[in-house]
Amino acid sequence: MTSPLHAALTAHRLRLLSAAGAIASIVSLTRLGSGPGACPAWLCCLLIGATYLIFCLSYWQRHQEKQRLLQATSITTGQPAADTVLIAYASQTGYAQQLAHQTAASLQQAGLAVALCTLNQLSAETLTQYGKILFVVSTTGEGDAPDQASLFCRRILPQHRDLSHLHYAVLALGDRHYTRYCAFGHQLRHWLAHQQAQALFDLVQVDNGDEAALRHWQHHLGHISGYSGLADWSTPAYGAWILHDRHLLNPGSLGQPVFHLCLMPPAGSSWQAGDIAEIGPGELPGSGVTSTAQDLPSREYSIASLPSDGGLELVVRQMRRPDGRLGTGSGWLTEQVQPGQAVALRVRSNPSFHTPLSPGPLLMIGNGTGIAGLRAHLKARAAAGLADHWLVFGERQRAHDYFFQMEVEEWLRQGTLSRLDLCFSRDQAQRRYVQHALQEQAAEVKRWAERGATILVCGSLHGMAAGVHAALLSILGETLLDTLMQTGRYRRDVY
Ligand SMILES: Cc1cc2nc3c(=O)[nH]c(=O)nc-3n(C[C@H](O)[C@H](O)[C@H](O)COP(=O)(O)O)c2cc1C
Repeated sequence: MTSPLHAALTAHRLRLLSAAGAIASIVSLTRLGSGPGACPAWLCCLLIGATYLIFCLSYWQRHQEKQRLLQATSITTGQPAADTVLIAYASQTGYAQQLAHQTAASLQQAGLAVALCTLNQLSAETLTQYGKILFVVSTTGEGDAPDQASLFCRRILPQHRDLSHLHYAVLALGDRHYTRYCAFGHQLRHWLAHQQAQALFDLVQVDNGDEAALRHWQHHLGHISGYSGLADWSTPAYGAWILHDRHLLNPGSLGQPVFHLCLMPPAGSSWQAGDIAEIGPGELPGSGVTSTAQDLPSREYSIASLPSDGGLELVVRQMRRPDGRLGTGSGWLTEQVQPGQAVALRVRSNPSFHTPLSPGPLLMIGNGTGIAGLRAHLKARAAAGLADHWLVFGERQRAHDYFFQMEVEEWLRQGTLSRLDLCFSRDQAQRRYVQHALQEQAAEVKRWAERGATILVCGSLHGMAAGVHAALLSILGETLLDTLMQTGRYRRDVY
């Protein structure tokens, strides 16, 4: 049997061969004929045929590699092989999940057996079954655990158990701008140490995707696997996305201005509803474009459109500091960069806010710029001819802050939306938010959940997300809400 390493090398060689074949085929075609120096037709056909075959073979090899990784994406119910390394992750916006998969791919490349799961899928039994677990976790909110660890925090973290058999490592993702830097990673490491688990090496902290810290983690993976030739993880480069259009969505609003931006993607770009656009901090190589956000970490925005719309659309609220100066990232996007200029951007897949494009009820809840992520989902579902969607959206005043009103009402008219609840908080004496609409419609929310609805929440973490969670908890109860979370039917993109 070929080893994974051997397979990867072969796939790489096949790709080189098929590229060489394509070049030879093009050269032979330009010389097709019967004169001196000409290439006979049979040779052209042979070259094209052979190139096609090699291309198919390399495609098949890559497919096989992906399949092998997919097989490792869930923990098996039976007793795992003694030397299987479990990679347990908890991600809020997809980065920890991506790094967990890269960790798995590296270990597989070195010939190790791996399994992957979220922290919420880890049971007390699993912790005793595996001898080696690598944790890849982010921190969200104000030092909180991501949703993918909420059940683990409630059920496992309060327990005391003997984990002296367990060797572990923690990759903690965070951002130094937050007071409680990498807090959940530290909490987890602390708990593991108290259960007598043995650290393979010190906790590795990654400040905002810091490449040096990631190389340090990869260095440790090399040690664990006993293989020094692991391929370096290449971070996808920022591309030059051209600002095509920008307009104000909320003239006259009591709140900060909110802009709708459309950026034209570089060739070959792709994304899906739920994904995130990372705006680069620095200069675009070779473009002469320097953002004023140069010294700051990258900024993240939920994508509001689909590739079939032609452009990548964002909904950005312009932020001001207490001294009146514009926020660096939002100021750059909403005022400084001009249409026709390039923005350094890359797309990050955010599987925890994806949802299958299959029939079934969907309850979408969001406020403010949170309409962005929900809009991409609604667009995808409308394009697929799906119905049975309920949107609960909140902002300040109907007259100024009803983002995408025409589109939303068209979805309602066409039947893409079967229900719409709007909560404009300042349109009446008593403040009314999306969580109040859910409480008022409690029986209906419960009916939707019981008939299989997925709940998507997008928007502000403070106020909205916590309020919506409390409302759902009181309407559905802890058991049902836990089930929804565990089965991917309660998904959030909150910031
Ligand atoms: C809403 C929000 C809150 C965050 N809170 C913290 C925090 O309290 N401490 C910290 O170190 N990092 C914090 N971060 C930074 C994330 O941990 C960091 O961006 C990480 O790479 C995200 O990984 P994920 O995509 O897997 O969730 C926060 C990020 C967001 C978007």
